[in-house]
Amino acid sequence: MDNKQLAVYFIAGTPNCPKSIEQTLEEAIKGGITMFQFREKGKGALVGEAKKETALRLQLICREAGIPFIVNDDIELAIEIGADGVHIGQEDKAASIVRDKIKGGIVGVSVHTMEEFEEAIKDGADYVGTGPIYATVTKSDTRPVAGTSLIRRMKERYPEFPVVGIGGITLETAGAVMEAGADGVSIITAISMADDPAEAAAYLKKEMQ
Ligand SMILES: Nc1nc(C(F)(F)F)ncc1COP(=O)(O)OP(=O)(O)O
Ligand SMILES: [Mg+2]
Repeated sequence: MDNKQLAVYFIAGTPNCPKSIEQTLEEAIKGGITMFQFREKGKGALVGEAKKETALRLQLICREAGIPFIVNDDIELAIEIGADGVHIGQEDKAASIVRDKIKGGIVGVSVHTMEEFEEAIKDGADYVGTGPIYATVTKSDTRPVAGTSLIRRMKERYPEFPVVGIGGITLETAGAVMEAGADGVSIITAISMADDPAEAAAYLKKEMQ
């Protein structure tokens, strides 16, 4: 995959969006996000048919905008609707199994150490997300806050492999994550809870250029 696709990687589920998630995604796309991950988790998250129908609507919005539509964790849903890819964590199915199931799709893996990073590469991951870079309230079960040092080490070791930072990244701190060598930033709250998600996305896009 093209590393630039990770530049402004918006992640959201219905619990993260005060407005409708469709409206929030459309505004974020207007602002210039480069990739979207549907992460339907947390209090009040949709399940079953409702989750699938929302995923299909969001996928259509991404298709029309020409940006990749990624599903978090739910490999079966991703395959069922023909998503562009999946993102899995260390606690989810092994990347090697997902790689086989998702054939030509994009497989993203969360990594927190160089060992996990090297294993993800061996398993055929197309990109990795590493963090939490800063403290975050969006995800309660995170590893300790990592800062940007691991991104630097990962890029020193594998300069070409696509790496995106995640966790508590704001408009004020996105520049530091890019300066550390990341190909992009993954953002939930700074876009989904912004008064103007399009403006927040546009600011981040400029920061990442
Ligand atoms: N969802 C994510 N997306 C990324 C991405 F690289 F896309 F930015 N990196 C990391 C995560 C965290 O993934 P995971 O560890 O499975 O936890 P959760 O399923 O709660 O999100
Ligand atoms: Mg997961």
